[in-house]
Amino acid sequence: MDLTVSSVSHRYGTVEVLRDISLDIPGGRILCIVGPSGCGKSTLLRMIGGLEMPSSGTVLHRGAPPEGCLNPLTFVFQDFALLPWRSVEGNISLALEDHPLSRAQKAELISDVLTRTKLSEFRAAWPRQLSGGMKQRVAIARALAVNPAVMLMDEPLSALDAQTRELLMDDLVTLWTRAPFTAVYVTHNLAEAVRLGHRIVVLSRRPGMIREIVEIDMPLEARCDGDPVLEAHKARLWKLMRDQAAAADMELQHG
Ligand SMILES: Nc1ncnc2c1ncn2[C@@H]1O[C@H](COP(=O)(O)OP(=O)(O)OP(=O)(O)O)[C@@H](O)[C@H]1O
Repeated sequence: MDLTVSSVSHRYGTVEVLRDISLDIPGGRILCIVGPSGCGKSTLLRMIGGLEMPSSGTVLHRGAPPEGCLNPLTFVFQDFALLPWRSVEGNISLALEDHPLSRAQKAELISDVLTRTKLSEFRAAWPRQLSGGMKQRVAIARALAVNPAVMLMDEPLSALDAQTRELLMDDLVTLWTRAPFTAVYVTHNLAEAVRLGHRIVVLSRRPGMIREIVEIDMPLEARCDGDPVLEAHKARLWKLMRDQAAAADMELQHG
């Protein structure tokens, strides 16, 4: 399934947040959205996911969702959004509850995503027993369990320390390489964007407008920290963002 964002603009009251955003989200690719604080990245993601309606413009879904898709669009949030009173398995099964699946089918889906996210040994653990990185793995497993057409990821690694972030980036690359999924991935971390993004959309400061769309051809599994091609992309992205980020920062500080 492909998504097309067409001339999306949005205001909250008198505040113009997004202006005339048009972009294609191709199936089986990871599209990253970067931009300075407050430029409307999360707002755009919520609109792509249908959680909010734009003031004008449309988000079109074209083509059928993948086979076995239970929810076309699922979110992965920065704060994991796990239910503390449910085990790892219980949190994942929550995503399957409203679907007409037999007990055996549910068990198979859960076992599959637990294996893919390296959580099999932790299926009975409680969220409070898990590190931040493990909690985010559970959230990713829960999102994958419904075999979504598009995974909408809002700063999924931002709450984690640098080493855990690296490990989870490796995990996401492995997951994608084994079974490519479509994702829209919001981040302000450019290292994540160049490591995970096939396409990177750079937004200006608020009102967020598209400044540039950067394509990175290198296969995800060939990308590694410090690679000169990726470093060059990162430097270019930072050049595009630096003045905007500084201006946005001043704006927030002065209200
Ligand atoms: N529900 C809302 N009502 C009013 N204003 C909102 C609402 N949601 C977001 N905003 C405002 O819209 C602007 C864009 O917010 P958004 O969270 O989309 O930006 P962002 O680029 O994701 O920011 P950050 O990088 O800091 O997370 C901000 O000024 C924010 O205060």
